[in-house]
Amino acid sequence: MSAVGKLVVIEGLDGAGKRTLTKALTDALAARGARVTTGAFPRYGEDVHADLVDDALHGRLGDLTDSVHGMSVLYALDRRGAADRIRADLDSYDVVLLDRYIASNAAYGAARLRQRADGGFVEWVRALEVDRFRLPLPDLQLLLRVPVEVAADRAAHREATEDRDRDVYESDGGLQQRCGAVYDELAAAGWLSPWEVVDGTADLRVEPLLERLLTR
Ligand SMILES: Nc1ncnc2c1ncn2[C@@H]1O[C@H](COP(=O)(O)OP(=O)(O)O)[C@@H](O)[C@H]1O
Ligand SMILES: Cc1cn([C@H]2C[C@H](O)[C@@H](COP(=O)(O)OP(=O)(O)O)O2)c(=O)[nH]c1=O
Repeated sequence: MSAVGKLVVIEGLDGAGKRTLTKALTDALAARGARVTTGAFPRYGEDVHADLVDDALHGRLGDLTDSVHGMSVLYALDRRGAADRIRADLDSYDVVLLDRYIASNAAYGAARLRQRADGGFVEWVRALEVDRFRLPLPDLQLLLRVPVEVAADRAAHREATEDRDRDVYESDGGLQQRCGAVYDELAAAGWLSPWEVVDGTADLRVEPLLERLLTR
């Protein structure tokens, strides 16, 4: 029988250090002999919906950006196109590690609408992506938690060093603040899966997380 891998998701604000943690976890898992594969959403350059998201976040899609539901449908369609691939990966890897997944849609959309995690929007995202699009549920979600100011500083630093413009969500401090609060609530409620909160301001220590990622 083929192995059934674990779907592990890293969530957090723009600039929290998700990409950095994904790399550190991948290296540590591989060093332990685990079969691990990674992915990131949106799948820019790979999926037309993700490329439309990029257009929208950089002001090239008119008033579509203003629509929270419209934006969320684009993110969700990108994931829908990846669902079969994720399922196949779960059959051949021990860990499938994703940088952002369904909870990003829930947290950013609710924050834009000034709703909380128990509001209608989060449930709308769950109904769309889980019930209707049949996306695989995560086994574990890691919330990489940093104060908004730290995330903003890191995003600004990356903008300066990597020639990468900040988009309309990243430049909205109030949105990031509210989004961080919704993430905390989603983690506390165990939305879609168990969550582990990781302190993104402390020295990154991945060892304590490995057992959680590898045992069922
Ligand atoms: N623990 C950390 N301490 C200091 N800087 C960090 C840390 N983690 C990430 N960074 C830096 O912050 C910036 C954003 O990190 P990144 O992993 O790209 O964030 P994200 O994927 O969450 O947007 C990068 O320049 C990265 O080098
Ligand atoms: C994946 C995803 C991202 N987002 C938001 C979070 C980010 O602010 C923005 C872009 O995603 P991000 O992964 O941060 O891309 P970039 O490499 O450009 O930083 O989209 C959603 O609102 N819903 C989603 O489903």
